[in-house]
Amino acid sequence: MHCSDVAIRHGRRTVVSGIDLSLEDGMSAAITGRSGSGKSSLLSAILGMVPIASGTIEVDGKGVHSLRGAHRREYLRHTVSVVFQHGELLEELEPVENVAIAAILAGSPRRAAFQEAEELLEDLGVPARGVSTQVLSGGEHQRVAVARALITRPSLVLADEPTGSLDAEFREMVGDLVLSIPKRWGSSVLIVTHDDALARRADAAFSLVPDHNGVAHLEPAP
Ligand SMILES: Nc1ncnc2c1ncn2[C@@H]1O[C@H](COP(=O)(O)OP(=O)(O)OP(=O)(O)O)[C@@H](O)[C@H]1O
Repeated sequence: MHCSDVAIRHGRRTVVSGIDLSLEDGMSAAITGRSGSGKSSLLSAILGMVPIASGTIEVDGKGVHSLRGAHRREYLRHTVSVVFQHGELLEELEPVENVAIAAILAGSPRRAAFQEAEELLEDLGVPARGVSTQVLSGGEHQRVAVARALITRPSLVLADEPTGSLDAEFREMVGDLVLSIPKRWGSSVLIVTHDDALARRADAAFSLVPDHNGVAHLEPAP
């Protein structure tokens, strides 16, 4: 993933500018920064959900913001996936259904999707069936979210505050899991977090720092 001289505007306000960020295959990187500095905006731009005012964002050699139609769907279903702060699971479905659904939407046959989902959940130590997603612990919940992000074997996993909703007892475990994604599953990982300890454990750590105009720039984390 390569961001080159990226600027993002919301309305007339420039939130981030001059962002150069490269994440090689199979590596992890983290971005910290105070609330409102533009971390989620940058992740959304990499996802292609937020337009960029200038610069380019390339994932797997393709310009994210020039993808249209089937190419854009392919990008969102196969190339990139997201782990959200609160997991964003469908509470009325079992864990295995929450995970398999991502593969089914990406075109996998139903049977293969469920088998793969069960294997991933077993690998991650979360019950796949017979339990409502609603009663999972915070740590289990986020592990299901990670499994759902991995089932399509994306090149890039974007993790937006993956440990932000967790108690201390689960924070380290889920942080370890997210950081282990490149070695265990081969996807690269970009984490946005307020957790400096988590950020320091990534292969590279950056901080979004606003200048005197309130426009944030990316700097190596202190
Ligand atoms: N869709 C939008 N329209 C207008 N302003 C927005 C929009 N999305 C975000 N902003 C503003 O852009 C700035 C950056 O927001 P963003 O959510 O990217 O920051 P953040 O660093 O992720 O913050 P936090 O750590 O609190 O999640 C904020 O001032 C926010 O209010």
